[in-house]
Amino acid sequence: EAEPVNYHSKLSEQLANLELGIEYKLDLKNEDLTTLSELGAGNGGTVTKVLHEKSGTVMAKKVVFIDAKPTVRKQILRELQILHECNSKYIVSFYGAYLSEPHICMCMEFMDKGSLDAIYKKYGPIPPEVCGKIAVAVVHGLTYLYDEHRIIHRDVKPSNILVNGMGQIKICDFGVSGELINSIADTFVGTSTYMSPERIQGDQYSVKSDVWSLGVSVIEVALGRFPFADGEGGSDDEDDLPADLAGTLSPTKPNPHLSARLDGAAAKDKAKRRKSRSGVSLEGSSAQMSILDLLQHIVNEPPPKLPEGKFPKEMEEFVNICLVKDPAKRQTPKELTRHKYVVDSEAAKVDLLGWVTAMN
Ligand SMILES: COC(=O)c1c[nH]c2ncccc12
Ligand code: NA
Repeated sequence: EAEPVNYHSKLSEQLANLELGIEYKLDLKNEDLTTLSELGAGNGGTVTKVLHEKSGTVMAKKVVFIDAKPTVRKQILRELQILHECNSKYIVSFYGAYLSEPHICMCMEFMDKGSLDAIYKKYGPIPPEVCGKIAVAVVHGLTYLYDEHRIIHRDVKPSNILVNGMGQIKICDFGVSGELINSIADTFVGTSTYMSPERIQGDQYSVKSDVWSLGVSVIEVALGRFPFADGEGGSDDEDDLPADLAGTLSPTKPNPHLSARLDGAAAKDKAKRRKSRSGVSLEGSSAQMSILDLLQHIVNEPPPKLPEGKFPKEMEEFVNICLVKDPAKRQTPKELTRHKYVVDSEAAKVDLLGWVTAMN
């Protein structure tokens, strides 16, 4: 029978490799991972905190259910291996992925202070100087992903920007696998959307679409609320975009069905505005904008911006550049690495450790 594996020697060999800086890959599987706690659920999967016994590494494990043929899951697993090459201080590290039919499991660096949306919902708006460090991390992370790997994130939002106890800010959950993007694209968009106008309209979108999402995200964490919603976050289910419509939000040709729905929402929006101008209370108007109103608003209304004079000038300007509606006129992440707000924030001495330590 096979020689029993001496884990001690395996571990010390791996540690030796680590010291030598030699890349080594853990062959991850369910039986080696002990579940410690739930971390959250969202965009197509659930995330749990796990311990990889053999290496003593605490990890975040994301489990995604892929409703497709096993061949598609195997293709996704192959494409996820690219994550081993995505090495940047602004990108959550990847330890490996494996199949646990019919699920795909992805093990990543555990970020013990969690995501920006959980942080601002618990501790309130994030200080402007910390927002500067967030802009630095996301702009450089997006630039790295695009320049080194031609990867467009596709899902920049506060819940995908994570913080750890060392005050490091990193991005995660980017679209590295084409097959995974296709299989998830048919799920719900959810209630708040960070999608750029061009993406909502099914136009060709680019890395600049991530810049729009960053702008929305910075306003959200700076104000402590999603910038478009006039009510609380989260709308009732029937407002969620049905899967067939959400599917068109992936970069396919514009779907007349969606634009018809958007035009309908625009008409409703105008009617609402007319009635409210006449002072008549809007009977039956839900406080929470429905997802279709939201999509139509993003496409047809001026972009959101920070309230004048309450934030540093260059922060206001940075956000306004991110939220230029015409992608042709919007800057790329790389161009934004040279923006004054990013350059100054990178140099600024911000006590991120103090900020995260204050969070219990
Ligand atoms: C999609 O990846 C994640 O959600 C996470 C990756 N690392 C984490 N650490 C803490 C919480 C969530 C995560
Ligand atoms: Na996520």
